[in-house]
Amino acid sequence: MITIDIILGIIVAIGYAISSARKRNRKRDYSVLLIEKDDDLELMPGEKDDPVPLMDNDQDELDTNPDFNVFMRYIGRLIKTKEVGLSFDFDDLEFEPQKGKKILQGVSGSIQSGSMWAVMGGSGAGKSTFFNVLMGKTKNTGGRIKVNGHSKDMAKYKKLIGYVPQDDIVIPELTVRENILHSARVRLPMTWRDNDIQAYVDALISCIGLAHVQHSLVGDATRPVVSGGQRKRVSIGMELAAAPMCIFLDEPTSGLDATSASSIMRLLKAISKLGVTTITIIHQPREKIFTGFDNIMLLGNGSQIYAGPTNSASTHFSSLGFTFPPRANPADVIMDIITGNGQEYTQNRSWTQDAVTKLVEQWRRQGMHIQQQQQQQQQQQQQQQQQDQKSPQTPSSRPISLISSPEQEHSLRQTMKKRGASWPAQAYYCSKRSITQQVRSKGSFFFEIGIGALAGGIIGLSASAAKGQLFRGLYQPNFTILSAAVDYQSVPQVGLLGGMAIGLAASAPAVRVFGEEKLIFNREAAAGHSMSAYYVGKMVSVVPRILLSSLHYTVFMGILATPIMSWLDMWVAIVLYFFCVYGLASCVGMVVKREDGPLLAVMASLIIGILGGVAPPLSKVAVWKLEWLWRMSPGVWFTEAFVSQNLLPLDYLYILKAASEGTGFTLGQFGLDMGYVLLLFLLLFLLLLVFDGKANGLQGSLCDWVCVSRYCVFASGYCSAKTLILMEH
Ligand SMILES: Nc1ncnc2c1ncn2[C@@H]1O[C@H](COP(=O)(O)OP(=O)(O)OP(=O)(O)O)[C@@H](O)[C@H]1O
Repeated sequence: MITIDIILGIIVAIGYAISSARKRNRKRDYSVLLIEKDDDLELMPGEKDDPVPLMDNDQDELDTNPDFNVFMRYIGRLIKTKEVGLSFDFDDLEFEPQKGKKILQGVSGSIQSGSMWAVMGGSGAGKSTFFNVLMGKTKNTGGRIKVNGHSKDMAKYKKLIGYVPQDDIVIPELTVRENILHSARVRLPMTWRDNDIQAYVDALISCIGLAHVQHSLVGDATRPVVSGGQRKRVSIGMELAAAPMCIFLDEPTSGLDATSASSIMRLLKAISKLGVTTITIIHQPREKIFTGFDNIMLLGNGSQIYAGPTNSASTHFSSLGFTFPPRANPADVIMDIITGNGQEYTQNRSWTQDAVTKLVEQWRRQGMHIQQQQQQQQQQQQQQQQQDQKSPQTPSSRPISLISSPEQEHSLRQTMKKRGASWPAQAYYCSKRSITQQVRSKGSFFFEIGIGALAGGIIGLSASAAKGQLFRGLYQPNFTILSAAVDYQSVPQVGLLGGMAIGLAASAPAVRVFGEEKLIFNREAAAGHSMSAYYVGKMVSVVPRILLSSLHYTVFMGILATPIMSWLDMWVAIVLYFFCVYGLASCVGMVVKREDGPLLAVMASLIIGILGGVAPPLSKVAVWKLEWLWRMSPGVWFTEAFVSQNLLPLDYLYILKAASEGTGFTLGQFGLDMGYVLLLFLLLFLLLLVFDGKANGLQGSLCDWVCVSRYCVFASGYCSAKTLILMEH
């Protein structure tokens, strides 16, 4: 055992040294860009390799950064500027989660593809709700949403949509680059070679100003490694890495210094010029950032106060009697007005009370008229652009398409199909990422193995006094003279205690492995990751720790309790039971709050241990006609296997039929017992997918759900049939 531990330590050390050396040696190679043969990346004939224009005449380090052009060329090819992009039309949107509590109402507008929108409003104004409704994460209770002029389910477009949440949901044990690279590998078209993905990610990292910290761990709020602003940029980078056609950003500049905020906004502006629709929730932006947005949507009390061109907003509020001081930041003035604190900008006393409600009513009266004017302007612009179609297109002069044609829709579907790594590749990347996380958390890895050894040692110690003689039955006729006392309890009890100890040792780490990443998983699932690939990858990555923990448990228990079953059988049973506890704890971790997860997972594994058929004995449970319930717990199959393998070698000495009837366990079906433990693990695993699909409000990929339902029907049918047969016997 010590040898295995030493070998393990050496492997970890070598792996760490190799990965560090690789990181040091890896040179950034953009040459692949210039010789790229992939259709997605090749420049169009006649297209010049010109630098991409930025948002204004200001110069900053982004303009002089050579990686910026590299990044823009990649992303330009990815989103295919000549395609339709993503535009939204929404009319009278409403969200009313409870009767009489409208969180969003009467929100209408039109967001053209390639435009850059800001959503502003006071705290609780309904900005995030508006985002969620528009992205399809929350179902609107009223109103209509059209994508490219068609009523479609937004979930269909999730591979083309990026969402940067308000909280920085990143993996703390990975480096800045690893976080972004994983996102790119899983979400970029499957035809991309890894070299191209790496070069693209390098260019992106440079553009978002993280090159100098790219190999630093991200850390989290409790163990910060990079700064809060850098973590925010990692979160943005993870979405940009996927080259979305539309990106939603919830306060992307919070925590950033003025220069970094400005640089990020300039990058967003540049990609919006390529056709990426950009919608950003923003609080108190600097004037330069504010005026960089094409349009703004202002919300108050869940209703619309203004929607339209940014430069017309001040005209709208001026028409209502507000005056903008010459040196003031218009964004600050507007925020004051829409939160009901704009009295200092007006002489009109009527704005002192219920200002937000009055602003909403004003927009209802005038807004329709203003929006109609804007639509007419847009239509004129569209007609003008159609006339100019013969002239060469630049990214900024791409036509605005309000209603996509069938060909454009087909092309969009093709783009969506290509997006994302294949299922095995996703499972591989998830598994690889999880192994890296575990290697970086060596402490908890070895701690878990230590706990496995300790649990085995304690259970072994409790049975050591029997010196291996854990069972005494009625003697076979030849030996009847020897003794009369029977002991049907000790072996099942050791099995029961073993099951409970494994539950204690494995459930908390399992919750940590799965439950702690719930937010990450939700983010990735919303971006189109395959749920089943994620779980399979994760489960594969925990195989070494389960094997090692159970090996340590088996060895210590075997040495101290000296049961007569073979060590291999004991290890197989313990490994499978460990897997079951992991599956159960993962389910619990997914459905309960993060802080309650470990406690409830331990409790759940104790319950399945108690349902091991020892106390009350399975024979008694059968009399109550509840054996079917016990048989649904892996604990009973585990204990049965343990009892069976410890009794069968004594068949020559004891009457095992009597022991079987006394305890209620069926002997001699070790394979079937283990099969059931495995089956229950698979069922738990599938249940996890179902829970998770529901928790995310996602339908999941069709494939996931077909698999889930097929296996569930098969497994439950098989279990019921087998249980009925057992009960008949
Ligand atoms: N599903 C829901 N059920 C009940 N109330 C909700 C629900 N979703 C949001 N709310 C409430 O609606 C209001 C608006 O929430 P929302 O998160 O959209 O505001 P916000 O403008 O994004 O605020 P902040 O800027 O503080 O993030 C809040 O009072 C919130 O508590």
